[in-house]
Amino acid sequence: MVSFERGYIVLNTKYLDLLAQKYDCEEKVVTEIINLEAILNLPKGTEHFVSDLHGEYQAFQHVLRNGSGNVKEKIKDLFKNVLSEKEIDEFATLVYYPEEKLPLMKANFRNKEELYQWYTEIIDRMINLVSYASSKYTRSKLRKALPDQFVYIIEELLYKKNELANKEHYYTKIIQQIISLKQADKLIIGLAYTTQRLVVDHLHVVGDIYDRGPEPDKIMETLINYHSVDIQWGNHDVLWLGAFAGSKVCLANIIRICARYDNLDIIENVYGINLRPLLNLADKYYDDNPAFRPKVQSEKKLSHQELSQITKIHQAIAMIQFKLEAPIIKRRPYFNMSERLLLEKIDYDKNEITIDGETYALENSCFATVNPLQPDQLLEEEEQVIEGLLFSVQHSEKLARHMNFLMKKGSLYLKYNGNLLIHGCIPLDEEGNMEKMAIEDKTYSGRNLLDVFERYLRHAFAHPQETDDLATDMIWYLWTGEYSSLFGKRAMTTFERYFIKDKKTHKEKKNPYYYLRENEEVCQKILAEFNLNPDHGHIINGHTPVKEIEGENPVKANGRMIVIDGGFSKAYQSTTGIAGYTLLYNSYGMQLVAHKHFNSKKDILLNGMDVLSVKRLVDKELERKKVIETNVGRELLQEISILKDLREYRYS
Ligand SMILES: O=P(O)(O)OC[C@H]1O[C@](O)(COP(=O)(O)O)[C@@H](O)[C@@H]1O
Ligand SMILES: [Mn+2]
Repeated sequence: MVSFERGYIVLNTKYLDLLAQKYDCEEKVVTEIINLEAILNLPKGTEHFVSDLHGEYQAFQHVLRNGSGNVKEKIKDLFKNVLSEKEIDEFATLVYYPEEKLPLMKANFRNKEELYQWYTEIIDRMINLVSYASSKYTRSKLRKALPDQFVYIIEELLYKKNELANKEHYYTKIIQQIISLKQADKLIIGLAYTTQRLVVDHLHVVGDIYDRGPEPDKIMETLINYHSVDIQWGNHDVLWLGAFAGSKVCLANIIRICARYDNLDIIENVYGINLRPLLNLADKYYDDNPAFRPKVQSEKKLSHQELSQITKIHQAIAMIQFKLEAPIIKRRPYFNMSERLLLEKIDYDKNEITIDGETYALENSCFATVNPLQPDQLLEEEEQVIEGLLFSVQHSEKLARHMNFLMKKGSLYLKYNGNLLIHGCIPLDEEGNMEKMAIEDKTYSGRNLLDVFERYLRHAFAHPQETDDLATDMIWYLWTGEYSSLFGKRAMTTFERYFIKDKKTHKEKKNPYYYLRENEEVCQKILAEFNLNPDHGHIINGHTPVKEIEGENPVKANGRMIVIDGGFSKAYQSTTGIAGYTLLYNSYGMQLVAHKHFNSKKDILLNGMDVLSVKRLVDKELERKKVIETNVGRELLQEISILKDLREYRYS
């Protein structure tokens, strides 16, 4: 076979022949090269970072639809001298929620003439906005963002608008036609979504889509339909992946957390998993128990019976979880978790437990299914329940779709445009060295440790029928192990939080990373470990709520470290004092956005009350950054080089 060599790229001619089917004449190759070269010189697209969504779909939708304030900023740039603040708010709301806002706005008009006049203005305004928001994209990219049915018309409007004065008549005529053909609403809706899409080029979700909040599945659907996204798994996301990959202990955890937050609907109705056998077991062995009543969200009212059912299920699944932990801890000594064999430390007669030499009374205990001689042994009924649940979970089509997407777009960490994105931490010792972990007969640390974690996770996911192998156990380790880059604490004190009053036993000691990350040198060392430029890169973390209320700064280590978990999760907003951070990285630099509080969608629609976002500049580019300097740019350069090879090989 002949090989064609150019520079250091050796390309198989077969590959070029195949490519020639797509580029079947020289003009096509040349056009594509020119197109790609042009893209390289455009300003870099806007990246949008969010994290710790925790099932809060409505709040996430709002942030996504307003591009963390980007949409309104563009509207202000264009119209601040012609529209009042109220009109700007109204127009912005129309762009965020066009289907809902349109009827509300249209209701204000007394007759057809007024309405037509308004349509004409709004469509013109929308066209201006799309034109402005697309100024840093090629026409071809803009075309892809336009609503299919209106591509031709919108392009006519966009490109004819400012050409010549005599085109003005033509422009107005098109708009009038659209209105009289009753297409105005559809067009406005399409243009609104185009704007939303244009203000953010790429979305990063830095972990924890699942748990605590009510609608993680809807977040997943949104992400599946989003134009460009990647995900860095959070500890809660791997818990769901673990359950799907065959880990029964991960499965018990997800059900326990859903019960705790009154979200069993997600399991039962959304993912179609039958909880009846678990409920029967729960009914047989458990009663009311204050420690296991769900943390009810204020707007929901549970009947006495519902409350009682959830409380029982919560206990049943928590006890199954504690029992399932023990054999893993025993068969994986290098997980270093023997201190978590708590069921063995209980004196069942005295209802006491001894931890670290100190004895505590147990309260709210519910050990009816525990055999004190073999505390980790599941009852046959418990075994059947968990087996049945695992079968249902692994056969839920919707869950399969969501988990496959999480695998496809997700990873444990990501290097992107010079930054390191990771949900939790890089496990460090107190001196700031990468913590070492021995797994079987090998030792790993830093980037290698994370890579090996990810390999195990992917292996387990590819072998869902294996439930007790190292790869599957390792996913649980990622949820709760000392050196997990997603957990970052010595141990998870779930048992103590349910059964022991003394709060000192509830404390979860954080990895030294969490105070060392304030230090610039430590962050630089981590960036270097990942082959990133320590003077320009940033580490972007989620996972630990930033307590702005106590004066904590999300930007640390002289700007090298940015923590964007401000707490979308309602359960945490009282401790953080805000409702989430997001980060924007455009061609001018990085901006952190603090979302003061999320109004309900209804409030936004009726009163135009928007999220109060305060922007803080994190990093300013000295010169406007271009696509050529980005990850995408590097890929385009490779494509250009291949196309040049094709041209030389085939057409010269
Ligand atoms: O508030 P809850 O439901 O008790 O959850 C607390 C548990 O959640 C964790 O904080 C993990 O969840 P996060 O990743 O959201 O922090 C554990 O460390 C802790 O034990
Ligand atoms: Mn987390």
